[in-house]
Amino acid sequence: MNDIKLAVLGGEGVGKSALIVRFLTRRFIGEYASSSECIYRKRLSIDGRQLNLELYDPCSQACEGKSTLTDQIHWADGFVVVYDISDRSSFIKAKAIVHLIRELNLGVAKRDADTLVFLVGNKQDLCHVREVSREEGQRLAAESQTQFYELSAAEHYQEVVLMFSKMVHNASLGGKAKERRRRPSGSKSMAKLINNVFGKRRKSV
Ligand SMILES: Nc1nc2c(ncn2[C@@H]2O[C@H](COP(=O)(O)OP(=O)(O)OP(=O)(O)O)[C@@H](O)[C@H]2O)c(=O)[nH]1
Repeated sequence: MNDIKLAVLGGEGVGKSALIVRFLTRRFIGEYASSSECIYRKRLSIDGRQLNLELYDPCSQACEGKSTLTDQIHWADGFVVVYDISDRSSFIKAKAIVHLIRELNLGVAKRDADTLVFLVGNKQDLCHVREVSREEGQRLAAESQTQFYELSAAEHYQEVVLMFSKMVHNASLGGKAKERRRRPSGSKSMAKLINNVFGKRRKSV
């Protein structure tokens, strides 16, 4: 059975956990804690093949045993790099992450590299306070040869599922050329996911 490892990266509070939880559980849960990094696991069937999906959700705050961005990039087969369309600084951070992925994955075949990094502008429902235009997102995606999505974890369940499904599909075709390096610590089974989310320390919206 294939293992697919995806890292959801981006600045603080851009909605990484919200996107992952939306994809895995269909729910949008407004409050998350970010005091630990974790890997969510799910078994999927794609094109008749069984896959083990691992989704890495980093910890934005300093936490014990925290992996570095470089570790996370080496670990993953595919990347969903998220920014918040209502927060320009998160776009700058996303740009830096995309560039670092490119730098560290220089050896990866171009065809794979193009399909294994998605740039995602989240919180599209906040377009009345938008700080990053859709065109800027599209331009960065074109410059860095990534695929671009603008969506809302809060309001666009179908789009979130489509985006992750496409990435899983691409990663399943991308082969396993990447050398496995350090694995980010901590893992959670799907059965524990909802409890963990509800049990997390509350954060202001
Ligand atoms: N309006 C709106 N709020 C969202 C959306 N996605 C996430 N949020 C909110 O943004 C805040 C941060 O979401 P998280 O999912 O914790 O973001 P994160 O990137 O995992 O956060 P850190 O782990 O702290 O970096 C929460 O209050 C969410 O409810 C969205 O699509 N629209």
